[in-house]
Amino acid sequence: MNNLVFNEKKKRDFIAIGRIGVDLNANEIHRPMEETETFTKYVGGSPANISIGMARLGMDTGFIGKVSEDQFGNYILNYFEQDGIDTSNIVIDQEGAMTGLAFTEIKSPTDCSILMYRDNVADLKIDPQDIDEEYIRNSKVLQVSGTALSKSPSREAVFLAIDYARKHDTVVVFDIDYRPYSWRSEEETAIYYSLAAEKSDVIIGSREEFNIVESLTMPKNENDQATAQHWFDYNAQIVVVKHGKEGSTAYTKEGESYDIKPFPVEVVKTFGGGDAYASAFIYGLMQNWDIDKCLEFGSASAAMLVASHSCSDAMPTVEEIEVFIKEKKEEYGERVAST
Ligand SMILES: Nc1ncnc2c1ncn2[C@@H]1O[C@H](COP(=O)(O)OP(=O)(O)OP(=O)(O)O)[C@@H](O)[C@H]1O
Ligand SMILES: O=C(O)C[C@@H](O)[C@H](O)C(=O)CO
Repeated sequence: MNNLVFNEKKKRDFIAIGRIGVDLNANEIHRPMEETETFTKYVGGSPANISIGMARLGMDTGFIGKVSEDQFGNYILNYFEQDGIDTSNIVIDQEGAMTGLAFTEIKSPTDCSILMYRDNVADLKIDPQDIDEEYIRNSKVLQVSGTALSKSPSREAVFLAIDYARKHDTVVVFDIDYRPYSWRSEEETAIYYSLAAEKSDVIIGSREEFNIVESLTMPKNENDQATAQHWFDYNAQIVVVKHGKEGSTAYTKEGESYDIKPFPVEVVKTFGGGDAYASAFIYGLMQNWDIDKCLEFGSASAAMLVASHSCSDAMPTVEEIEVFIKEKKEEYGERVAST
């Protein structure tokens, strides 16, 4: 078991707030973008991917966000509805804002990049007046992705959503989700990320992301335990530090820590693992699993995603993750993901 308490009287399991975009993933992989000729279109945006992941895992999922009044906005809403994700709190922009595009370059299984087109993007125009207190009150979890803090009025809308969540016993999960192109400076990033992290029950991020969040409040720190303790001194109950293909560690406020290695897979692209990881890890917490089982589930889902061409489309079901883990243990032994 874990020590997080989810209010079972709430009708919805999970809502996220923030970025929904469109991924255009290169079909001609292992070559630079300049030589790419065709792309496959997927729904994208880290919090959108995490929400799709939660819905695929059978959780009652909703979303708070803003999309463009065009074919891409329609595409996103249709995709969410096909996955059973509630879209009642997704606003359609009326002022010509655009849906962000993420062009991905897959030069090799270890050398990938994302070219972001996010000028005048709708998701950062979500406004405090679009935040419904009852919608948040009725959800067990509110998941916040850090990029939504990069510009007003999205920034203020997110902090209002977090305050509603804390007022109504809704668990706040903060996925740091640092995307440099969204910010003017690391100092600005640290100010708003640390304000959000201080209010969060679960914080998930890479070592590099935590270094940025903590840069104004902690001396240069590479110590995961010190990072975890820093946030336990605020409201955090669980802190997860990810180290890419080196694995990840979860820390609990009770002083426990659990390491896990990635599952071995043939990697297609380096990104997307974090979103699958977050959805499957949060799913495990909500099943009241032990932390090590939550880590295994998250790590397995993440491995499945880095072995796939897409992010959203490839988000797996519970059964698919269970089969993946079973097959990897049969092939590599029971301790395949153990450190
Ligand atoms: N090469 C790999 N093989 C297997 N699993 C991997 C690999 N790389 C990453 N993962 C899994 O994905 C998890 C998250 O990866 P990473 O630390 O890169 O997160 P991230 O940068 O937030 O991901 P994203 O690109 O989705 O934002 C890792 O903790 C690991 O479990
Ligand atoms: O998060 C983004 O905006 C890019 C995503 O759409 C992309 O799928 C990815 O990098 C997943 O983390």
